[in-house]
Amino acid sequence: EDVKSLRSVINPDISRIRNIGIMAHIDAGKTTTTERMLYYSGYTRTLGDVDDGDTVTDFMVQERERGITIQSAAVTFDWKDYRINLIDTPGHVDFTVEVERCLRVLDGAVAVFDASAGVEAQTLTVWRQADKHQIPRICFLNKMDKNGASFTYAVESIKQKLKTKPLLLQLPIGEEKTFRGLVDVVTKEQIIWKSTSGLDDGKIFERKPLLEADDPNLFQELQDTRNALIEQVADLDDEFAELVLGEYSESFDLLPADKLQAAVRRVTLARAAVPVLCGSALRNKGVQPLLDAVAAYLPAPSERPGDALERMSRLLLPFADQQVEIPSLTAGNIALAVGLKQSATGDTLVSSKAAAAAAARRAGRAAGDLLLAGVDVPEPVFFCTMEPPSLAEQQDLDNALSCLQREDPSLKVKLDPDTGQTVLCGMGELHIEIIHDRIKREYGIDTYLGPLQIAYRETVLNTAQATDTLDKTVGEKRHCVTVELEVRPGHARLTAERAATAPAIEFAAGAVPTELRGAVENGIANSCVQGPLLGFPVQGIDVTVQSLTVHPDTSHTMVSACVSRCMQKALKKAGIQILEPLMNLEITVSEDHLSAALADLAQRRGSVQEIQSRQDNRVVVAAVPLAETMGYSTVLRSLTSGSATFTLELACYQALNSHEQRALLQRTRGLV
Ligand SMILES: Nc1nc2c(ncn2[C@@H]2O[C@H](COP(=O)(O)OP(=O)(O)OP(=O)(O)O)[C@@H](O)[C@H]2O)c(=O)[nH]1
Repeated sequence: EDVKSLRSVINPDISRIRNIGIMAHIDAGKTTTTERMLYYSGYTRTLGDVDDGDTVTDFMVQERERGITIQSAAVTFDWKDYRINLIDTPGHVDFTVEVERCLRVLDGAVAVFDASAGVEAQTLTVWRQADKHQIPRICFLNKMDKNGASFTYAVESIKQKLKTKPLLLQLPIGEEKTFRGLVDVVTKEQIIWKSTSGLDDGKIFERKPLLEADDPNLFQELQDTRNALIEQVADLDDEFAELVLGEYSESFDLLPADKLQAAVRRVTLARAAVPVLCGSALRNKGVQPLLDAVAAYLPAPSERPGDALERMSRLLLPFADQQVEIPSLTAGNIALAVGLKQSATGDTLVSSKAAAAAAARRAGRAAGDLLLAGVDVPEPVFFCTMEPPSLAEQQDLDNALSCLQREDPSLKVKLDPDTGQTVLCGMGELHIEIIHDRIKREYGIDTYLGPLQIAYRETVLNTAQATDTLDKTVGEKRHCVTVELEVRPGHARLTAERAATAPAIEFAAGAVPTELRGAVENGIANSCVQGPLLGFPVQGIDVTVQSLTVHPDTSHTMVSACVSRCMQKALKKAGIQILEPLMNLEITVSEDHLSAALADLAQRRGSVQEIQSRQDNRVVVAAVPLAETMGYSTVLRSLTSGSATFTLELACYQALNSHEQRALLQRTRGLV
């Protein structure tokens, strides 16, 4: 147990790491904010004070004497389940090179502002540098307690001067001298810091729902801000827009905080907008929610686009199960690399970008072409749920699965959106069993596996037309779309290569302007992710968009949402046909066991295509539905006294007959 927890302390899962910088105009309060972070995370036991010259990060004599930051200092601490590596960067213009040097290695940043000053000259400079390095950011409006502090003014200046979209995730309770707490716009809670007698270190605060009776004006302000936030995020994120327009279009009030939080995260990572929080570091208010926001909204190193930097701790030459450590290796050899944190199977490692570029030049190719071919990952055909023995071990299980996935790209892990359960998708029974076993042996978690289920597909039986209109005023814009479309069966039989292909889309002459085609195609693709009958992906359909009328102010997101809803209607009308995976089966069996194997195959809805002779053996080439292959290896072994071997691979998807489809529906509903 100890070793396991130690491992997660020394080596936290990459999804729980935040490498962030803290940047600002001089004197906005970076160092004070950092000190508070260190204190609340338990890293320091006393509150350092810039004005007294005893902070942790300003350790140069000159820094302590002048109360300013010159060199970037890095500190590491843990906040809740997250490892935060934080770099305090200098705010003074003279040290911008130092800032630039830090930004190159950061994944996210907190920009600290003096709420009485808004955006200042140096903030603009660092903001541009962060833009250049494509770094997602959070804004912290500090000094809310100060004379002249104004939340509205500071937000307005962020909007105007930084030309960015602020997402108001908090509202201050009180301003200047009366500043005492925050409203969390996402969760609709109020957070009030308690001034306990004696120690006023801000460790104790109360979080509870903000009710209308508490403060009718503030409550109204919260409602307005939250609705505006939801509309703003919906405009920037398609997935969220669909949720808002669908389930919650009547009342944003019911929209769960976690859905909003997830969408804010996506928008932040895409750098389409910037979350804004506020507080007073000096008065010890607002820093804990800021830390929560760092964990919630800034990216893990693995979520940053582009090439990743890896450090390998050792290089080993394998001799079966023994290894010899070697200092270096030249091209053309095979070795084991130890300590890679982000690389997954299929990646190409180079010693440096420059080396890769030079090698590409020598080979007369573009640097991108130097990549080794990735691995082709077949579509998983089986899935099942996996549960840890207790909720406390869910985190360990998630870590284990993410490690295993890096090694094995054919393992896919999803979260069931309805039940919240972890779902494993794999290539077969044995594949999933081995994963189960490895999680037990290598990670010490004895998980519970749900029944193995087959990844079916859905397609349409008939041709159907539908029309739909979406008319909604969000913010100041009226979004109005009307679409008319038709779906038809594409190909009755789908080969494995076609399994993952999108629907074939046609636009009636003049129906859809070129600039809207992408939005329409997105809407169609989204509607095919979950079919209307059992929620399996829809494939093998043709779609014709017959007409599209769009009001000039309408966002592309709304166009996609309307098309998607219309598609769902048309799919339902057209009638759904379930498709099942059909496998190519090759059995090698001795002559005397051939008839037993064939008789068994007939019972499994198998169809024999060919029987070849290979020395003393016979090779049966057949096709059999995946659903009939459960436990096949055991049965075949006993039928043939262990003499037969077989291989299975996905051939295509084929339609279930109506009797089988009815039985499947009953089974599925019985399970629910
Ligand atoms: N009123 C008020 N003053 C603050 C607050 N936070 C910091 N200060 C004061 O502002 C001054 C600057 O704070 P620092 O934390 O050194 O600011 P900095 O951004 O790190 O400054 P440089 O390192 O020089 O860039 C100090 O006198 C702090 O006491 C706050 O929340 N409210």
